[in-house]
This record gives sequence, C-alpha cells and structure tokens, in this order.
Amino acid sequence: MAPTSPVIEVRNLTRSYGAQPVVQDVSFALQAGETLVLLGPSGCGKTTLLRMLNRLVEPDTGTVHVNGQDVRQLPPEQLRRRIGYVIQQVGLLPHYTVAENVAIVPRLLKADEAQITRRTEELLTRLHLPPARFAGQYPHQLSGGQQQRVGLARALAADPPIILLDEPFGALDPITRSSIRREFRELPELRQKTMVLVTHDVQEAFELADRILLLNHGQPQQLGTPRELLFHPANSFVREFFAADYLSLQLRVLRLHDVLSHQASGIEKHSLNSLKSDSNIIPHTVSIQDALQYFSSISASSGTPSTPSIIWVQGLDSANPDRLVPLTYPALMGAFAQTVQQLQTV
Ligand SMILES: Nc1ncnc2c1ncn2[C@@H]1O[C@H](COP(=O)(O)OP(=O)(O)OP(=O)(O)O)[C@@H](O)[C@H]1O
Repeated sequence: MAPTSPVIEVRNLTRSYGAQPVVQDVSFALQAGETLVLLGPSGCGKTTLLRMLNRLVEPDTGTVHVNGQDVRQLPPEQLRRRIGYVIQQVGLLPHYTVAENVAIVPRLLKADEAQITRRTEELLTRLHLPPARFAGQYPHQLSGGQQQRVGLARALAADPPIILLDEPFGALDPITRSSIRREFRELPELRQKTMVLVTHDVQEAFELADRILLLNHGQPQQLGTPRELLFHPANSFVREFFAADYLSLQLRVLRLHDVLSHQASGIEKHSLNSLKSDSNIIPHTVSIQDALQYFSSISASSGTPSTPSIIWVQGLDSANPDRLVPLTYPALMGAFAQTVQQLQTV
C-alpha cells in the first residue's frame, strides 16, 4: 500500500533561548492516527518542541506542515480547529463551570449553541463525568483526575484531528495516573486522532506510543517504535536511558506470539471442555506482562499451588485460529528469555 501523506510533517526545527540551543534540527512525519511520544530527561526540549507544532513557540529555523499546509500560513481559528492541546496544569478557568470550560473552543469558533451542549454532554459522559452531576460544577469542586478529564474533554470539544498533550497525567498520583492512562488508551474518541504526547515517564511512553522520539539536550537520539529503541538502541545514551527499566519494558513490548510462534503442539478448542479448563483461554496478542499477571490471578484463585496452572493461547496458528496451545508459567519464562537473547544478538 502506498504511504498516505503525513498529517504532521516537521522539518529541521531548531530553537534557541539566548545562547542555549533547546531544540536542534528535529524532523519527523506522522501518519493519521499515529501517537508519537516525545521522551527525554527534564529540560531536553520536549515542551518547546511540542509548542512549536501549534505556534505557541516560533522556531528559529525549520517548518511544520499540517495536512500539507505550513502552520505559519494557517489563520489562528484554523489552527484551533485542527489541533487540540492538553497541558499538565490542566489550566481550567476557575470561574467557569465544567460545561463552560469544555465549550471554550467551540464558542470561539462560533459553533451552534445546541450543538455545543450536545457535544459537551457526550464528551463528559464518555469521560466518566456524568453531565447531570458535573456540568454545573466548578474546577475547585473536582479531584485532580476529574480536572484532568475535563482538560481532555476541552481539547476534544471541537473534534480536532490532532491532539498535543504535555505531561497530561503528570499532576496525578501513581495509582490514579495508571487508571486514567488505561481509560485514555481505550477511549474510542482518541482512536482516530493523531497525537503527540510529552512525558519523561518511560513506562508511560511504552504504554502509549506507536513511536518514540528520544531527545537529549534538544538533539534527537532515536526515532522508532518502542521495540526498536529497546532492542536496537542507536547509541549508548538510548541504551542507558532504558537500562533501569529494561526487564519491565521487555515484558511490556513482547507479546505471546513473539515468544511462542515456534510452538507446534496444541488442541482444538471444542475439545477443551472435556479438559475442564475452558475459562483459561487468552489471545496470542497479550503482552508477556499481562500473561504473567493472568498466571498469578489463576493460581491465587485456584488455591492449589502444587498443581502447575495451564493457560491456553489462542490465535498462534493463523491457518487454524481455534487451535489452542497450552502454556505453563515456566514454559513462558523460558520462551521469553530465549526470545530476548535472540533479539539482542540480531
Ligand atoms: N521561555 C523560555 N525562556 C528561556 N528559556 C526557556 C524558555 N522555555 C524553555 N526554556 C529552556 O529551554 C530548555 C528546555 O525546556 P523545555 O521546557 O522545552 O524542556 P522539557 O524537556 O519539556 O523539560 P521538563 O521535562 O522539565 O518539562 C530548558 O533549559 C528551559 O529552561
């Protein structure tokens, strides 16, 4: 299939503050629906780069094109229509209700009032903020997580095809952060969006990114999929940046079909009932991390730690999608270790 033209195309962006170069010669192109995470240590220029995409910061040199048009040529209301923006501090207006905050951009764009009300209610409902309870509340009456969701609803209100997010979960405690992140990932509203997200949290980057751009001192170190950065680091900075999280990132990026594809044994799904294990079927697409959690949950509920638990993996055999392959915890760990070793030596 021929590649379609990029939704965002950044060429040779550079920006300095005084004598300090903050973003140095960054280029990338994003296809529709792609999520790019800008990752790197504090002060490496992530926010400055993000803010150059919607002209909150002007580059010294280089260009940003959105759907083939130079953003410098787009009038401000066109930019607002095309690009939503979510920031860590949320930035809700304290004297506006939740509904009024969400409606800010559509009102600036002079959308129809009935349509704005409908859209606001729809978004609040999708983001688990029932309008009957939340629409009339003020930001100070909400928790941090609820405020964050209102900030996201506000960015989505005019239905822009592009969303920029600057540490959108940064102000939340780790537990709220991880559950909101999961909700965020599963939100149908965001599936079609092209997104650029800034974070310095490696786990967050790996959970949300299609591709990651890792920066250091404003210089791009590597642009690639999480798997490419982990198994084929471009330089020692990339390797060392992920070193502390190496095992957990491997468990997150590798999926059952990556480590089990060589397994030939298996049974037909219809014969499983006779084995009385029909509830322990998982698809081949789950991550190794999720599969390990599944093992812990079934051995905790079975109450018979001496019997090795078996799960059945479905979908490994594309010619026969109903075929199930049995898997034990030790077999999974063995296959995982072997795969990692192979990937590291390629
Ligand atoms: N308006 C400004 N004036 C002067 N220097 C600035 C300005 N904005 C950013 N900087 C400097 O540019 C560098 C990069 O800042 P930036 O906020 O882009 O980094 P970051 O990677 O997003 O950092 P963090 O993860 O800590 O938010 C920093 O050294 C910062 O002090």
